[in-house]
Amino acid sequence: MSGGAILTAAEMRAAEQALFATGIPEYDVMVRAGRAVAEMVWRVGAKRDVLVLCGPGNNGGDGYVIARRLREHGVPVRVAAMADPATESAKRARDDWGGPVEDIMACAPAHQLVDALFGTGLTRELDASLAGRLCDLAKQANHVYAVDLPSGIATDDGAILSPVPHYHLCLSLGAWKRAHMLRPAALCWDQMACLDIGLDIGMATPGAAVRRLEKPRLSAPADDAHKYRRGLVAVVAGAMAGAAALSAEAAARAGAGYVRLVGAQAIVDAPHAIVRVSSRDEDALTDPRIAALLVGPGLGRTEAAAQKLRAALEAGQAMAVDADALWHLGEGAWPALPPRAILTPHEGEFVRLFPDLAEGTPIDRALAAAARSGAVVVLKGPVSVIAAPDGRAAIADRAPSWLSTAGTGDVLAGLCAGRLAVTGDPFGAACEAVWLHGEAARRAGPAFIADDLLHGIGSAIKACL
Ligand SMILES: NC(=O)C1=CN([C@@H]2O[C@H](COP(=O)(O)OP(=O)(O)OC[C@H]3O[C@@H](n4cnc5c(N)ncnc54)[C@H](OP(=O)(O)O)[C@@H]3O)[C@@H](O)[C@H]2O)[C@@H](O)CC1
Ligand SMILES: Nc1ncnc2c1ncn2[C@@H]1O[C@H](COP(=O)(O)OP(=O)(O)O)[C@@H](O)[C@H]1O
Ligand SMILES: [K+]
Repeated sequence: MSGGAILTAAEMRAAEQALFATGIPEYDVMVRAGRAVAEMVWRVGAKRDVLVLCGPGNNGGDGYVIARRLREHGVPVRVAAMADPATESAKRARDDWGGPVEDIMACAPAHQLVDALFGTGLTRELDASLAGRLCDLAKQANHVYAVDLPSGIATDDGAILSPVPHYHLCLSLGAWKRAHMLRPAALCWDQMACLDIGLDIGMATPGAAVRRLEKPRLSAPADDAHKYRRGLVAVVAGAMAGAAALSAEAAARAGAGYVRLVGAQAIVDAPHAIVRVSSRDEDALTDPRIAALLVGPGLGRTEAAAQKLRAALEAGQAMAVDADALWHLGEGAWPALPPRAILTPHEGEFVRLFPDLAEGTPIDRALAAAARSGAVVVLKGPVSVIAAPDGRAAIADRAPSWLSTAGTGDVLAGLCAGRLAVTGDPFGAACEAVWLHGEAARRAGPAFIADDLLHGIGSAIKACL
């Protein structure tokens, strides 16, 4: 199975070729794909009538297989094509269908519509008349399915090349494609699923290092744990004390054994469990027991804030760097980041830090930034990308849009620092943090504020134990 890998069109073709090289004929894979889609259509729509739209390539070939399978289930099904099949497998699939093939521009609509016009082989926008016809037929259907991808979507960057209708279900074949994760494509359907067609995508498969973020497996503290072993986090406080307090509490709730707020005398409303220490304490940042530093939330953009960032970097500890600290790093010369660092920029902070990486997909941009900085980069947004310098990336595409409220980034930064202190692994920690953040948001329900997220972290962790 794909194990959550997210491939480009070329990577998908290579994975399919590897399967064919094991002796499995292309047509057999097409039959697996078509049957898997047909089972879903049958499960969702039962015996309501279906119109399958077939294109000239193997996506169209899948369509003929789908129609044949639905017919075997006793579903009233018709096929309409825009052109004759152009590949051997698609020709064979049409022959095996053997039923009538209507003209797409003249066919009647149906209760259910299956779009098997184009998949990963789409190279350009659809003719306006064909795109319009697809949208019309979809409007008249109650259930609309996309086979692999909606026809009109660019596989590798999720761009909409020509008008596409709204789909109820998008059924990816064999592995996720990048368009399944990226906006605007991923807003074109209500639900999506990835169907098994027998591809075995191991970590050696090109592209397999980019995966969909999955629920992490966490463990309870060891039997002999104590507060230092569980991880001491020092959060550098600055001008806006509330932001650091949010982060500190998130770090503690993420599992760190001990959280100190450094230089935060002004904070009166952080939990009593968070220990305030003075920034004048000699080892406030260099205490060897510190497992992770966090610098940035509420730090401020003054010279004094810059000095705090400098001191934190000079301490050489594993650290998470967020918000104003990222702003400072955007100009001037700074001590090197420590070997285990997590940067958590939103789009604006990212572009300031990496001005030449303003174009492209968030996946490629975050990977390039991680490779250059040597840090794990969490490029935050409606879809967040966690990228490691070694080329691994995890895509978080399911976070609730209610997260778009002030302070949620501070909570995420605290979660990153907390998990980093617990595990010592920046990529794993960032993945865990982003997952827990999204899960806490789901548990907080609608219209929460950042503070409410803190109370969802415990139950989000419980779900991962
Ligand atoms: N490989 C496999 O074993 C398996 C693949 N599978 C399935 O195959 C799909 C990929 O198949 P594919 O590579 O044949 O590409 P596909 O998306 O059908 O379209 C290519 C055709 O469309 C044409 N064309 C392109 N853009 C166009 C446009 N705007 N307007 C008009 N024409 C356009 C292009 O011709 P061109 O003019 O570009 O030369 C070509 O004829 C994949 O998504 C999955 O569903 C599964 O069956 C599992 C096994
Ligand atoms: N529309 C959205 N859908 C899902 N998540 C979002 C959306 N907008 C923002 N987020 C998430 O909310 C957090 C906001 O962080 P950030 O922009 O740093 O906010 P702040 O600085 O106010 O704390 C990030 O984790 C981001 O991924
Ligand atoms: K399609």
